[in-house]
Amino acid sequence: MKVAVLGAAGGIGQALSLLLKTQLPAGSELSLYDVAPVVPGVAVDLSHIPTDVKVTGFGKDNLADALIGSDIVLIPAGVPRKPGMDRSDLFNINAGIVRNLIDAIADNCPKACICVITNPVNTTVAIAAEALKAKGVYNKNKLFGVTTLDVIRAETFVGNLKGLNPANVHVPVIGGHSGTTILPLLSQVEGVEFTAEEVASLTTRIQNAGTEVVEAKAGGGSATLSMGQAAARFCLSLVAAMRGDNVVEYTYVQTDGSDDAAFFSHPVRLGNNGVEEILSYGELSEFEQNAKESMLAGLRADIQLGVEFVNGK
Ligand SMILES: NC(=O)c1ccc[n+]([C@@H]2O[C@H](COP(=O)([O-])OP(=O)(O)OC[C@H]3O[C@@H](n4cnc5c(N)ncnc54)[C@H](O)[C@@H]3O)[C@@H](O)[C@H]2O)c1
Ligand SMILES: O=C(O)C[C@H](O)C(=O)O
Repeated sequence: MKVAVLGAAGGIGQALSLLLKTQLPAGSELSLYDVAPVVPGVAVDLSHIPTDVKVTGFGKDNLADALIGSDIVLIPAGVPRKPGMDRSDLFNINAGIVRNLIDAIADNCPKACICVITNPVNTTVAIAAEALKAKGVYNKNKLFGVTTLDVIRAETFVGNLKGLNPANVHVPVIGGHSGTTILPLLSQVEGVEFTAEEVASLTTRIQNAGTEVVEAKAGGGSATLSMGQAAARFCLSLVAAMRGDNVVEYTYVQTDGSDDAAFFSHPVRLGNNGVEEILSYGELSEFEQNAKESMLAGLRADIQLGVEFVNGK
């Protein structure tokens, strides 16, 4: 198993690479790429941890070498938010970064599963899909927007509110990854009752949790450690599924024939070839149904922006 992390010297990239160095199966390879000159040093640093995972760093002129032979490529490359910004304000810089990295993936490891972390995820995943189509190598089953952070936050906040161990709480989160497009399905949390006020305030907190971190970091960036954990969980689930385990994760994928949006986070059964089956997210409460209806136009517009970025208007 070869896993490449693009943007590996950044806040997410370093946390994620550390978790993968310690948790990937023995015999795996971890390929770290970044335009920042520190990346070979990050790789040497990690290589001193005694696990059977080989780590190699690649600088800005060696993207092809970083990618060749990769089974999974994780993309946390790009700029993070500062207070007062929305994720969509990152589009101007991050759209081009994602496009270029995807072009290189298409040229060097077109069969890899691609996990996009770079914001705005609602749009960058659509950019990735269109860029792969333009190269003639798009496989909708192998492209994922990583929305696992919304799930782990929801589990933490519900656990804390109800006095439960968050590790034992499961909260579905569907939709996209920004503001009201993030839709936690609190009506489906097993064994827990919420008042209407709790549902409203928890939903808002989960939707604004990224901003909570951005404001707390006061100009120093956005979530990196919790995102590193979330991305590692998603990547390790994909690795387990590729080795035959039955694994379901919520992730932002192309949804053919859906009435929702062309990309939408669903429960997805993962397998050897990426998406094995997109599962139904089940019945929604009236509150969730209304929240979904009101956010769909915004999510579709975010996706359209990505389509037009690659193909023109
Ligand atoms: N999907 C999510 O849930 C989620 C959560 C948190 C952050 N994010 C997003 O992840 C991205 C990265 O966040 P961060 O905090 O790690 O930022 P960061 O600034 O700490 O790190 C980004 C890294 O990307 C590198 N980079 C920039 N351009 C590159 C390129 N063309 N090729 C390779 N590397 C490149 C930089 O050198 C840097 O090391 C941001 O867009 C952020 O909004 C997404
Ligand atoms: O909020 C951000 O800008 C980063 C990330 O999308 C998050 O949810 O923490």
